[in-house]
Amino acid sequence: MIEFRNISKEFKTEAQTNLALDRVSLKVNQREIYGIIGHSGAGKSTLIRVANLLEKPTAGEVFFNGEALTKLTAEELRKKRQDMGMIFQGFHLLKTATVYENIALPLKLVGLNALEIKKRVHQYLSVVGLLEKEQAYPSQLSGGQKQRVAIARALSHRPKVLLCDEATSALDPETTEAILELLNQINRDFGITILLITHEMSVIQRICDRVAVMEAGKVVEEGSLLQVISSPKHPTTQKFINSQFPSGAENLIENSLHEGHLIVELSFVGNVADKPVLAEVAKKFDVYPNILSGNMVPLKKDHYGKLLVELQGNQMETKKCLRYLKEKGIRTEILKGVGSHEAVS
Ligand SMILES: Nc1ncnc2c1ncn2[C@@H]1O[C@H](COP(=O)(O)OP(=O)(O)OP(=O)(O)O)[C@@H](O)[C@H]1O
Repeated sequence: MIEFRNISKEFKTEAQTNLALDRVSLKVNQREIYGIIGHSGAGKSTLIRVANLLEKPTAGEVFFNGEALTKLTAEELRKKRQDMGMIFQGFHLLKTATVYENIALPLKLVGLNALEIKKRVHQYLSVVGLLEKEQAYPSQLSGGQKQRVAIARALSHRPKVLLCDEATSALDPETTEAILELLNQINRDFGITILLITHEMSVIQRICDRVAVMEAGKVVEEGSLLQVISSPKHPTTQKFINSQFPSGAENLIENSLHEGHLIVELSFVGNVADKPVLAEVAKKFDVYPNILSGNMVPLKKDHYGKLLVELQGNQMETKKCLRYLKEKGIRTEILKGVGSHEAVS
């Protein structure tokens, strides 16, 4: 649906040239929620602005439904942009206009009649749950409510894609959760494709189907959420994922390691409570698993969890146990072993 093909973007100032995007290629499929994550300066904002050519790439091409956007005339591009709604961290509402007017004015600009405008304003205020606020001014709304108005405004043009530029970064965790759920619902109910950028892994985990990780203008890792989260390859991806889990494992490891034992990190998708694998392990093998710490984070359709476990047993039995866990789809990483277990992997 959206394809970035070899996109580069240079910003030239008198003093220097900034390469904000360095040969970025990505495909966003219809109806998916695609998240781009990266630290400040990675190039996320520049890339999302290239999607609707608010930013023109220095090199490369961006396609929307197979059409090369840079080849369009100004008029064709203006029309095409109506298929791409956008929401921002700072909401971008007109302060001196009511909620109703904030949504109605852009519809008037594209030539809709008063009756149709009224119908759409009410329809989409109802979708975002703010019908009763239509005569309020933005200053009378909370951050979450302002973002809902911005979402209603974007939806009122009946776009095929919603571009979300750090849409929840200015909101508290509870409001963030509500806005993410609303985006999920919009994706599900209207089939609208969503491309979002964020610096928060929790946002990616909560709603995205696929994810790209950016650093210094490049995409360093890309794939389905489950793929990326369960076997992150790039150190930046690993750091983003680890940020979701409490630290302090080093202390636990130091304090609990006994001669001949292994400390293993188990990562899994799904609820381990449904699959009592550690109890099975204890039964099947002559190994005693001792849980040191554990944490679960919710994903769009599932949970992702990590357990830090001390395995007590001889080398042969521990090896069999690790093989068994792998067969069950659990990723195992030996963090520390002593004595004869140093060689087990
Ligand atoms: N208009 C501009 N002029 C010059 N340099 C720019 C301009 N816009 C962005 N840059 C530079 O391009 C690089 C990428 O910036 P960009 O805003 O896309 O990153 P980002 O990942 O969105 O960061 P943030 O989360 O802080 O917004 C940065 O080095 C930035 O300084």
